[in-house]
This record gives sequence, C-alpha cells and structure tokens, in this order.
Amino acid sequence: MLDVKNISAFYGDAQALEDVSLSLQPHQVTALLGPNAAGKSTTLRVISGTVAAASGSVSLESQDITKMSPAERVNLGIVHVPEGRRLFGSMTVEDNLILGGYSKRKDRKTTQRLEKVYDLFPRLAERRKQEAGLMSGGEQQMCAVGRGLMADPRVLMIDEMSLGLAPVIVTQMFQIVRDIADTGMTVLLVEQHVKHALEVADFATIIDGGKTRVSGTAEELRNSDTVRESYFGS
Ligand SMILES: Nc1ncnc2c1ncn2[C@@H]1O[C@H](COP(=O)(O)OP(=O)(O)OP(=O)(O)O)[C@@H](O)[C@H]1O
Repeated sequence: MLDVKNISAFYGDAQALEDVSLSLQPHQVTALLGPNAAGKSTTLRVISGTVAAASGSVSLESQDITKMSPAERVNLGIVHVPEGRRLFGSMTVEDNLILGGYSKRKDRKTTQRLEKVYDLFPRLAERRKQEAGLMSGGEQQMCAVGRGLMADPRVLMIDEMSLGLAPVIVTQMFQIVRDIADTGMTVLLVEQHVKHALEVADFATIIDGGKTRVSGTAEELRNSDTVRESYFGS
C-alpha cells in the first residue's frame, strides 16, 4: 500500500535517517518502534512530506509521491496525527474536528464523517461544544485522532498516541485503532508503549540510530528473544 524505500533525511547538517525502508500492508496496523531519537517521528514527517527526503522514495500504491507537497499527500489520503495532539485549545471539539476535514469540504460529507467520529468516540459527542483545551489528555488525544479521521484517510499515521495517558485510556485507544484498521484503513503507529503496540499491530519495524534494524510480523517480533533483549529490555 505504502512503500518507503532507502530514505535518508537531514535537519540542517544533522542526519536523522539513513537508508530507512518500511512497507505498509493494506488494512493492517504497522507499529514503528525504537528508542528515543531513533528517527520514528522523522519517518512519519518524510511520509507526510513535512520533512523532505534527501534520497530514497515514498510511494503510495506504486505512485511515487516523494516530491509531492504535504497538501497533495493529504488529498491522496495520507494523514498524520502528530505527537502532542496540536489541537486548537480555544476552539470547540467540533470545530477542531471540522478543521480536520477542511481539504474535503467540497464533498459535503462533513456531517457523515462527524457522525462516524462520534460513533467511535462517544465521549467527543458528549463534549462537542466544549473548548478542546479544557478536556483531559485522553479526550484531547481522541479529538486529535478524530480530526485525522475527518480527512478521510487511506493511511492514518499516529505519533505517540499513548504518551502521558492513563493505562485504562491507553487500552481503549489501542482497541479503537484496531477497530479503525478493521474498517479498511491502513494504520502506522509510532509508539513507546511497545507491549501494547505489538499486541494490536499486525506488523512492526524497529528503527534505531536513524536506520531500519528489524521488520516482521508483530508475532515474530514478540517472540524474538534477540529483539526483546536488544530493544524492549526483557
Ligand atoms: N526539528 C528538528 N530539528 C533538528 N533536529 C531534529 C528535529 N526533530 C528531530 N531531530 C533530531 O532527529 C533525530 C531523530 O528524531 P525523531 O524525533 O525523529 O526521533 P524519535 O524516534 O521520534 O524520538 P522520540 O521518541 O524521542 O520522539 C534526533 O537526533 C533528533 O534530535
């Protein structure tokens, strides 16, 4: 569905990615894992086009999108829910959600998409008129994922969804991600919460030091002693 091939990327002179490759299978959840500063967020930025690839390619269903703008990629269905939620805190939940569908506003399906988001996250329906900045961390994360869904993604990328959330909310959010993939969406999850991520994911890739280290099914990675000892500390 989406192929990242031999990507390198820089911030100024500092190289953040070297030869990173990653494949997403349609309608599956892939977890992108690795230690701090491994290059996980940068990989998502290269896919969404907010950081340029210095070499390598990104393609969506065999169409090369490496040189496309972020807006063109959103129109193709690549949607990035960034780390830290980045909501408009003084706007209502509903207005934040509607903004997520901005690029699709001409297709007049905003209401249907809002209803779908509210079905997935009933908590957001209850709080639709509340200022987003006044909600709990978990509710804000639901709003950030919901806003991403409003753009009608084919590939939904979520960065550090579980960061700072209570365990019970983390479990709920992972279940919702699974449900989203089961509706036919392709999901790429960047996660520090390795155990949960490998439980919900179908595939996983580990990057470290800006390089791809291991890729396989989530089950293979869960059962690999080498992977566990090298990357997950047990
Ligand atoms: N905006 C930026 N400007 C300069 N360097 C950056 C920037 N963002 C990330 N980096 C650097 O790029 C490298 C990869 O960072 P990245 O955020 O992609 O890693 P990560 O795996 O997502 O880490 P974390 O889990 O800590 O968020 C790191 O060395 C980081 O310091």
